[in-house]
Amino acid sequence: MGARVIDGKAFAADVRGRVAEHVARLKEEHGIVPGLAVVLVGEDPASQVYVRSKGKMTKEVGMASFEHRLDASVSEAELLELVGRLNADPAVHGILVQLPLPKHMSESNVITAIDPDKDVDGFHIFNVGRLATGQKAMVPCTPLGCLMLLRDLHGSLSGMDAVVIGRSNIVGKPMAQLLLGDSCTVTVAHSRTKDLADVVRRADLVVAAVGRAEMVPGDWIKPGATVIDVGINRVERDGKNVLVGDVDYASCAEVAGAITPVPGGVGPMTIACLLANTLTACCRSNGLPEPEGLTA
Ligand SMILES: NC(=O)C1=CN([C@@H]2O[C@H](COP(=O)(O)OP(=O)(O)OC[C@H]3O[C@@H](n4cnc5c(N)ncnc54)[C@H](OP(=O)(O)O)[C@@H]3O)[C@@H](O)[C@H]2O)C=CC1
Ligand SMILES: Nc1nc(=O)c2c([nH]1)NC[C@@H]1CN(c3ccc(C(=O)N[C@@H](CCC(=O)O)C(=O)O)cc3)C=[N+]21
Repeated sequence: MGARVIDGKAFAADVRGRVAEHVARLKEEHGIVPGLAVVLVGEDPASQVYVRSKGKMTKEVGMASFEHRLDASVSEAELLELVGRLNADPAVHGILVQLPLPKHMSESNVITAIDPDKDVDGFHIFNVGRLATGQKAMVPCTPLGCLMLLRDLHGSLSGMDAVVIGRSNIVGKPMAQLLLGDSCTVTVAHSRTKDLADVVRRADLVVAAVGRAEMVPGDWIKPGATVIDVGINRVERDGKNVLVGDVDYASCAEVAGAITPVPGGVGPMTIACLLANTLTACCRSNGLPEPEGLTA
């Protein structure tokens, strides 16, 4: 028996549909249009693809999209000045500064400059602290997308053994916080973990966010476990450039109960959750009820 394939692309389209309905209602009943500003510094081609697709989907759900492209040589002070203007702009409810930033800038300085209530990435230390203490936060889009897929599949996650591989601030750590919030027993593994295979074999839920192509083989997976593959790795296969995840899909799909593919799994959920977060930020800033089922 092969694993059930979790269709993140279809689920993301459903999320965007629910966002679009809520946006239409905001417009009709309150004359409010949620706005998302995306800031891209430099010319990284992969980042440009994401920014373009974010802009397109933002407009598709009826939101206003503001794109700011800055030269890679821009100073940190100039970027901070732009962030200040977006913070003050009432038409902007969400601000995303695409990472990584050029090396001459401090990412933490830039993220800290964003109004935490407009921080739709959930990277500001206020939101990190709010999430960690169980307060209303803006939650990072990729882990939020993974959580939505897991809740949809399992209903309650209470009591499940979850292993998150990776401890980055943007994926691993917030993912662990969210799973803890849903009452999983959470283990966070990383590059210094001893006997990673044994750790992963205990898991009912495996979230792989490592950045190493096809690192997790099927014989690490407990039969029937759910595998969420966050990895986006570009590799050459038969002379072609293809995307693969952090798990070895073919062998894991033989053992797992359910698995996300790459592409078409977590990636599309990230963008859908960015739009959901922008809607949530807009509702909160206007004192209106939040969308249901689109927050943690
Ligand atoms: N689908 C999506 O929307 C998104 C996908 N991604 C993808 O997710 C992946 C992870 O991203 P990100 O969290 O930013 O990556 P980082 O490089 O910031 O973090 C990687 C983590 O993996 C750990 N790690 C590295 N090697 C090993 C190993 N051999 N065994 C166990 N753990 C290891 C590192 O450990 P240590 O801390 O000890 O160094 C680190 O904690 C990437 O492929 C990225 O492209 C990222 C964001 C969004
Ligand atoms: N401030 C900030 N916030 C981010 O959320 C952020 C960022 N910076 N920097 C880069 C990473 C990466 N990221 C992805 C989003 C969507 C897909 C996605 O939709 N992937 C498609 C495939 C796309 C393709 O074919 O290239 C899929 O998996 O099906 C992937 C990766 C967001 N990131």
